[in-house]
Amino acid sequence: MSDEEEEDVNFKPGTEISSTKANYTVVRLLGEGGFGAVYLVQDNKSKKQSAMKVERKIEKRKHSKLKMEIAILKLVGSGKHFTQIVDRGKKDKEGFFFLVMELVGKSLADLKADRPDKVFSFATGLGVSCQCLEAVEELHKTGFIHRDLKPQNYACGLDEKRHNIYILDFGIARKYLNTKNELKTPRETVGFKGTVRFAPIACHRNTEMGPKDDCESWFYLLLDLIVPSGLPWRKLSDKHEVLKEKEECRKDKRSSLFAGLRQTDYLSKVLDYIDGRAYQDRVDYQFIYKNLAEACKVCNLDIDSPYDWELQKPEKTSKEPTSSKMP
Ligand SMILES: Nc1ncnc2c1ncn2[C@@H]1O[C@H](COP(=O)(O)OP(=O)(O)OP(=O)(O)O)[C@@H](O)[C@H]1O
Repeated sequence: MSDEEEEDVNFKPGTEISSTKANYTVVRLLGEGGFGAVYLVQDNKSKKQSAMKVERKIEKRKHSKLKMEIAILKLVGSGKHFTQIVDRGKKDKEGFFFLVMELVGKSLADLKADRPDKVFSFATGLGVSCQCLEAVEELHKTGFIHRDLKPQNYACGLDEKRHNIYILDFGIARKYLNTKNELKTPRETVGFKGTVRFAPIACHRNTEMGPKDDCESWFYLLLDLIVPSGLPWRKLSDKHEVLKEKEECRKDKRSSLFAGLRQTDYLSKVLDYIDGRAYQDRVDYQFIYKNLAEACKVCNLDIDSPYDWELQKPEKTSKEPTSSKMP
């Protein structure tokens, strides 16, 4: 554990935090990340609950993840896949920054873990993935790439927003367009960033990443949501071994990517499309959405049908009782 992680803020339930706008009480910890923690908080006056992301202020830290998140959330405005900013502030004396944002539900990783066989049904997996890509498309329009797409970084909404998917955590996002909206000149070599399991091949090779590399990570996320046996490299942790496996999956081991899925043509086409893009290429997101919708259609499934977690008793009432029967 680094010094920075040891210095993380640690609020007990009942802790009060005030901003210029409101006073909040910590209800409980929602989760912890590398640079801080996220708490469920309640506005003392309105009683409205929100999520508060807190980051310890450290002078030697070059890039504040929280500042990056706030900058991006402001840029995307009221996009339906982004949490709204409720409040933000800093506590100089106590030494931390905070962002209060719209509260969302469980992450896709947790929702998937709740499933009896640990994968989503085909229609849910593809429907959810479409929304995940819509979020990425919106982000790319602002000139940023995410660089850490994975099921943990997406969540469903609460109550009437349960069908809506939110993208979370822009801590390692990077600008790929300059102030003139032109593509930045790629750097000669780039350090590894992100999560080994979902990292695109360009990241393993220490080359500059662009929009198509987010799409590659997104594709691994899609497979992770629906392939019963998971990604072929899920048991590997060594970056070099994972890269080797990802490369093999473009050659002889391609079928292992889609293990257990009957309908793979459209998904395969999407992977070929993404692999065919280069750093400087634009992504045709519509092409990808169309292919995912087709993949569902040929299986007589509706990509817009209620998601697995929206159904009261998924095991008994779902049209797709178990994902072992999925296409
Ligand atoms: N708006 C929100 N509503 C509810 N839960 C949230 C919200 N934002 C984040 N969380 C939860 O808090 C936890 C940590 O969030 P997040 O990944 O954004 O933090 P992080 O410190 O940037 O993490 P990491 O270092 O792993 O990238 C996750 O479990 C996430 O689901």
